Amino acid sequence: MIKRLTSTHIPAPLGSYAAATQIGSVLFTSGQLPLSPESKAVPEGIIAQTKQVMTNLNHVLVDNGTSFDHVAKTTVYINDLKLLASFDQVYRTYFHDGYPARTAVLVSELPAQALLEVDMVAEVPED
Ligand SMILES: C=C(N)C(=O)O
Repeated sequence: MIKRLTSTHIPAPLGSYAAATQIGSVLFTSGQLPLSPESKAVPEGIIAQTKQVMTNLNHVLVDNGTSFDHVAKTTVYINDLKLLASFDQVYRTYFHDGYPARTAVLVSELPAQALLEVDMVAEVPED
């Protein structure tokens, strides 16, 4: 059975998707954009946008029984590969027990004119 998950701490989806889905103990987040939940604004610059994306993803994970410690795979969609090093400096600070597998994909454009979008696959540990 597929569970469709949400979080009250992130912006509402911009389209026809759940914040995350879960099959068994595996949770798949949708791509999170750097939208502030309060203002729906996108902050300026790759550092602030990465922090907002990771904050939103943390809410999706924690509100649904998991955390960054249980992330197996991430995909980052970024619109300029020159930003990848700055993204990585921020991204790495969220992982304390080794890094997940990751794929970086260069894209020409993202919703809300964001610089990046990130999705994750995580294990939901048993209680
Ligand atoms: C923002 C998205 N995750 C989407 O449009 O699919």
